[in-house]
Amino acid sequence: MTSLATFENGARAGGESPDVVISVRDLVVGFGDKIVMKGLDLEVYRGEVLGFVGGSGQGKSVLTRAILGLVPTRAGVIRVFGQDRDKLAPAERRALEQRWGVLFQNGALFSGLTVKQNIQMPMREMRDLSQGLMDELAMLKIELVGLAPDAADKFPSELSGGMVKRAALARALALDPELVFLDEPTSGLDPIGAAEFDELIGTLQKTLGLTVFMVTHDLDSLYSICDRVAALAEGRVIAAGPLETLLASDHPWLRAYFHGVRGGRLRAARAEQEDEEWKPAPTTR
Ligand SMILES: Nc1ncnc2c1ncn2[C@@H]1O[C@H](COP(=O)(O)OP(=O)(O)OP(=O)(O)O)[C@@H](O)[C@H]1O
Repeated sequence: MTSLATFENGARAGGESPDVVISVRDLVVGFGDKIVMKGLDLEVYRGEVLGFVGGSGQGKSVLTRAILGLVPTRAGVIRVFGQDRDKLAPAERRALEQRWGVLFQNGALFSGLTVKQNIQMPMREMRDLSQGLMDELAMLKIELVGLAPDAADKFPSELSGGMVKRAALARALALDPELVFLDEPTSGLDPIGAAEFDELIGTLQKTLGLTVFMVTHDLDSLYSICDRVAALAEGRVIAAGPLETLLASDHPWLRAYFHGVRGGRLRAARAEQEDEEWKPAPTTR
């Protein structure tokens, strides 16, 4: 994990730097009379894993889709790699979109295509490659996410939940993105599967130098792989920084989220685990 200083409310003193991969300023998004984002600010820094948390229905997916340009915004500016997609020509926008990959909730694989064909979909749309090269690249991605080679010719219905997530991650990595959006990547996985998937994300982030924007409800993921956590409530980012900073905050929503029954149990389990890990090794005579 990258070590980064604390940034309250996602704001960094001294303005935007080249290390800012995503910058969201005063964002307003609504549907009819319902305003979901009420002037939201957020920054995501190069090479970090940012965990994005918030109560159900608060707008985590809407923010992700707004950054991706999939929902209209009413006000504010979103810049990705310093570029405001609203100001880009179509060709520039396509070039920008090739710099990120997305793992949607539940994988969103095409059910009528095999794993290999799913992974090749973005290559087919965005690149002009021979079938032989696309086959080689798809097999590399399959290996990268820890799937067996025989998964390539399987259809999504023949895969376990964990395999679907890995296949969807392989597709998100198809174009070698610098930035990856993950929408609740561990939802639906059992604790072992979720821990393995967290480890995979952490390893890929480090080896490929990815910047990761991860929407999650999974407190374990926040502990194990996130450099910073941003919390969404009432249409704004109410805090952003290292998890320890958010855990120490007096904000009522943060206290309820992290110190509620489930959060409290998890923190106790973590503390116990850390104690075990730090026990001195037995001395030998
Ligand atoms: N296309 C849409 N039209 C109308 N309302 C929408 C649309 N998309 C999202 N919403 C509303 O925006 C709000 C935020 O939804 P969103 O899916 O972003 O929540 P979330 O924080 O991701 O929730 P969860 O954790 O349950 O997935 C909800 O009230 C939802 O009903």
